[in-house]
This record gives sequence, structure tokens and C-alpha cells, in this order.
Amino acid sequence: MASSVVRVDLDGKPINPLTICMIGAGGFIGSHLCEKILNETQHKILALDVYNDKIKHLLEPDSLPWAGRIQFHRINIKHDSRLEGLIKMSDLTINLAAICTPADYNTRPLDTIYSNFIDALPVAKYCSENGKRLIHFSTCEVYGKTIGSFLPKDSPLRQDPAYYVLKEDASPCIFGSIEKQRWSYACAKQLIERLVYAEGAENGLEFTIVRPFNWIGPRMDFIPGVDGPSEGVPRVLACFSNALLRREPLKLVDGGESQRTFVYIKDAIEAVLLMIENPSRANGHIFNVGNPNNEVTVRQLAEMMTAVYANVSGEPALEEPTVDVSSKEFYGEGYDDSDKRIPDMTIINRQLGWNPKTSLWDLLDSTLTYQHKTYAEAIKKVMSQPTTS
Ligand SMILES: NC(=O)c1ccc[n+]([C@@H]2O[C@H](COP(=O)([O-])OP(=O)(O)OC[C@H]3O[C@@H](n4cnc5c(N)ncnc54)[C@H](O)[C@@H]3O)[C@@H](O)[C@H]2O)c1
Ligand SMILES: O=c1ccn([C@@H]2O[C@H](COP(=O)(O)OP(=O)(O)O[C@H]3OC[C@@H](O)[C@H](O)[C@H]3O)[C@@H](O)[C@H]2O)c(=O)[nH]1
Repeated sequence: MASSVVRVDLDGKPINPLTICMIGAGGFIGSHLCEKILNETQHKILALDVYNDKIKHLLEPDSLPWAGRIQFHRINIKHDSRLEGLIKMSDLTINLAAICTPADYNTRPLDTIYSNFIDALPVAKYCSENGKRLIHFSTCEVYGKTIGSFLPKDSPLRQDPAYYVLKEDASPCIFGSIEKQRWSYACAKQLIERLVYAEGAENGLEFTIVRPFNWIGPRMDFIPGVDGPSEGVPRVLACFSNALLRREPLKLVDGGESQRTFVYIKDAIEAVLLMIENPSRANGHIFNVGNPNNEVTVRQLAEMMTAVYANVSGEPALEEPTVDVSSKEFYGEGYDDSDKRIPDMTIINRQLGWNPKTSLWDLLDSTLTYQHKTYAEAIKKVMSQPTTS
């Protein structure tokens, strides 16, 4: 529960309670951020989203300790005249709203570009015109591919961090050709970053840009056929969780060779709270937020999740726990991939003193325990129903 002790920032100054307009508050990151703010601070949240299932437990009943500090507004920011008023009422706007599942980037590129660029434009504009601070959520995908991926496979330079570590103020953004529509998302996010940055440079907008590197944990995405469409393709954590719950092999796209670093959502949210409460250290910066120590190939992730889930569920793993699929079969035409994603942590360390804590094994253990508790029974029910054809 929020303590009555006065909170101080990293420079020892008292933090005044803020009103925060959080757009996309009903999503995975938003739900964890709302929980953290309500539990540990006195800030108020105007929570905007088209859905509120993931924050229902925070909204009802009125007797909750934070009653009155969170207000849900069911708003689609594409077309709702209330948006500007809500931004004006707040000290800070945090924009999380986006289409951000890779299965959509090449199959719904227009929706992806509109959601990540066009719909985010008025938010930046209203903040700038009304002198309000903005924390905008971008992505590690703006880096695209590493420079090293263009070197010959046996080049020793591939081992040199200069060719793969991703630095906010130095690394280039390297995307595939236009036919590779996978990059529609990364490109739209890059352009809105540039616009927010330019609003800062030309009109004095106080902004912070966050580049999350594969944040994972409970409430991420949906389990197809249980709390999302049966044909839907969520991000890898939910795809693999779904297969484990159904005792089906985990699908490895193009051999599962791509590498990712995964950070526990609860570690990452600590970084966001530091940005919220330390504007003088966070304004004008772009921050990588990830865990460089948790790097695996997607194949290794599948193996680790299989081992962790066997512990959690008490059921032995399948004899053949994975199966290879081509990206064309899995995502369709126009898919492409980031080869490797290691965040450089210099800037976030220097400005906010933040470091991730949780190992990949530990974060998978708590996340898969949650998945098992939340979905195992529901999956059994769904699987016992006769299929209609
Ligand atoms: N989770 C990650 O690892 C990750 C990585 C990189 C970037 N990001 C970025 O962080 C942000 C949040 O990601 P998330 O993982 O919580 O995704 P999410 O899909 O769980 O949350 C996004 C929320 O935005 C809402 N939303 C979308 N369009 C809207 C609109 N027009 N009006 C109102 N609400 C709308 C959705 O309903 C959803 O609840 C996104 O901008 C995403 O690009 C996330
Ligand atoms: O079932 C699956 C799902 C995914 N994958 C692979 O697993 C890797 C990770 O896939 P994810 O779905 O988590 O998405 P990505 O890491 O590629 O992109 C994500 O990165 C950061 C955010 O901006 C977005 O949330 C999303 O674009 C990819 O290489 C993908 O091809 C599988 O091999 N099998």
C-alpha cells in the first residue's frame, strides 16, 4: 500500500503527487505500471484504453486502498474529442497505446502504421501545445538488424560488441526492404520518435522516450481460444505458453536462431517509475530498458520454458518439445527478423542508476507459475469440447 512517508527523488527532493494520463493503461505494461503507481505512490491515474480486463482488479470495488486515485476512461484515441481535455488535466502523459504484435506488422501494415504513427501524433501535439510532459513508448525494434548481421558468418568481428550492442545515441536503424512489411512497425515507431524529439528541439516539449527490450511477465498478450481469438498469434511468451499448456510442440520460426534479451516486467517497471519521478534526469533522453545478461536464442528460450514448465506443472515434457516452421508458414509473406538485441545500459545507468535484477530462469518460473494457475483449467475445458467444423 502507498506509504504516507514523503517520497523523494534521486536528488533527495520531495516528489509532489502527480496526475498521470496513461494511454493504453489496460495493456500488459500499463496494468503493471498502474499497480506499481497505486501501491507505492500517491499519484493519480487517468487510465485510457478501449479494454480494461487487465486492470479490473484495480478499478473495483470502491473500498480498495487507492479508491479515487484511478479513473478509467474507455476511449479509442483514434477518434475521441475527450483526449485533449484529459491531457490538459494531467501533469504527465504516458503513451503506451499501439499495435505491437509481429503477426500484425506484415499482415495489417496499414493498421500498424496508423496505430504507431498517425494515432500517436495528436498526443505529442497536445502535450507540446499545452506544455505537458510526455513519456512515449517506442521499441528496441527501431534498431532493426545489427551491423554484425551483414558480416560473413565466420567473421571474427561478429564477436566484437561494437558490431552488435545497441546504443541509443550511436547505433543506426537498419530495416529491410519495403516488401518486408515486418518493418512497418519499427519504421512508424522511428518516425514518431523523430517527431517527439523534434518537438523537444523546436518547441521545448519535455519528453522521455522508452525503448523496451522484450519485457515479459504475467498478463502479457492472450492465450488463443481462451482469452483471445483462437486463430490469433501473440508474442513469443504467449505462443510458447499456449503450446506448453496444450502439450503441443513449441514452434521455432526459421530454426529459432534469432537472439533476444528478456527482462522481467517488474524490473522494467521500476525503471519507468524512476523516469516518472525524476524528470530533470529523464527529460530529453531516450532510454534502452532491457537485461543484457538474459540473452538466449529462441531455441534456448523454448528449451528453458519447457524445463521450467515441467517443474511448475509436475508433468513431464514431451519427447519432442519443439518443431521447426518457416516464417512464411507462421507469419506469412513479408516477415523478416531482428537477429540480435543487446541493450547498451550506459545512459539509463548514468541518469537513473537503474539495473535489472531477475535472471531468465527466475522470471520464467514466476511467469509460468502464473500462466499455469490462470489457464490450465480453462485450456482443459476448451480442449475437451468437440470441435465444430
Ligand atoms: N512488451 C514489450 O516487450 C514491448 C517491447 C517494445 C515496445 N513496447 C511498446 O510498449 C507499449 C505497450 O506495450 P504492451 O506490451 O503493454 O502492449 P499491449 O498490447 O498489451 O498494450 C497496448 C494497449 O494499448 C491499447 N490501445 C491500442 N490502440 C489504442 C487506441 N487507439 N486507443 C486506446 N487504447 C489503445 C490496447 O487496447 C492495449 O491495451 C507499446 O507502445 C509497444 O509498442 C512493448
Ligand atoms: O511461436 C513463436 C513465436 C515467435 N517466435 C520467434 O520468437 C522471436 C521473438 O518474437 P516476439 O513475438 O516476442 O517478437 P519480437 O521480439 O520479434 O518483437 C517484439 O519486440 C519488441 C516489441 O516492440 C514488440 O512487442 C515486438 O515487435 C522472433 O524471432 C520470432 O520469430 C517463434 O520462434 N515461435
